[in-house]
Amino acid sequence: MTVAVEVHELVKRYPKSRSNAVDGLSFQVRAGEVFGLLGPNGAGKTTTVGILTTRVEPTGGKAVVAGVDVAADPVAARRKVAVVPQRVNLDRSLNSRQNLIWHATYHGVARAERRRLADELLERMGLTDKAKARVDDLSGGQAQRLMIARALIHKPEVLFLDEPSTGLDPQARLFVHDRIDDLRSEGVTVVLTTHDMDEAEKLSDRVGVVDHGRLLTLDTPDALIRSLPGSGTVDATLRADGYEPDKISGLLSEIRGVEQVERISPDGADELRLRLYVASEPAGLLGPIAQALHEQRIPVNDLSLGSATLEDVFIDLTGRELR
Ligand SMILES: Nc1ncnc2c1ncn2[C@@H]1O[C@H](COP(=O)(O)OP(=O)(O)OP(=O)(O)O)[C@@H](O)[C@H]1O
Repeated sequence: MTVAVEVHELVKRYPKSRSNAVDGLSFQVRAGEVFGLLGPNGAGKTTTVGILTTRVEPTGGKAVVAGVDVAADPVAARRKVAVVPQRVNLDRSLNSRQNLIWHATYHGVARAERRRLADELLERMGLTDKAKARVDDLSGGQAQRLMIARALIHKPEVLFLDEPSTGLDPQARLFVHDRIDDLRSEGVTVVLTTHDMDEAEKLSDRVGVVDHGRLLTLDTPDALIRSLPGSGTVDATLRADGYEPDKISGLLSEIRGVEQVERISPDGADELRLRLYVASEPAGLLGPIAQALHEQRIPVNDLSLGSATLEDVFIDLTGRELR
């Protein structure tokens, strides 16, 4: 196995901060895989990507991309990686095509090659008709695609995408997802950070879940889901005013076939939403669940079936909902 990214005991503490944004993080990304770094806001994902792309200086530990230690040789590292940041940072004084050509020039791409590459990437990103458009006239999705084109212009070995589809409409999001799949087929290593479980599950070969700057778990989405106590779920939405949530959870967890009960509604919400992880066919448990609630005179607004997802892995690890 060739390792494309190696992070070892990485630490970042920002000045005046009381805690570490990245707190002893270790993981490896294999060459050619799409690796999802998943975690809630503030987990340390952007900081980690910042270190790996030489924009943030680490406090401790080691970060290596494509065989280059980023702290020891940032110039060499920058040639091997590219990043698509969360915020649009295109040059607003240039049009789309000029943005790409300028970037190619910066990376030392030969003059004849620059235009050809720019046009090829514009076409690949569905932006040929926007070649002469000013950055300010691009939609959010178009700007995102232009930033991906720009990132690819020096043929990086590792591409970092920071929250690639935040703020995009569903169509633009799907387009970006398809391009990420294309990159995987071409053998480009992709590291994407996201707090979107569906995105991570759909795109990533393997996922590392981080919170508070630490790695909670790392595996393929399937293996993570299989590691859960139950594979099916029943969501119970209850009008719980006057009832003790913990007591209701306790009551439901005693039902045969229910492996675990997690509360997924926030404190103080009008409705209490509980997710029951079940080992057997979830439909067969609807009757016993409804019966148990009815006997305690707890009003039920909804009972619905589901199968476990990556979101459930996160809830299982941290006991709270991500979004
Ligand atoms: N430049 C900075 N100076 C001080 N603190 C920072 C700075 N950048 C990030 N932090 C803090 O470091 C922690 C990790 O932030 P980071 O942006 O890496 O998380 P994230 O997982 O990428 O979250 P998000 O998805 O919201 O960007 C947070 O507590 C954040 O407030």
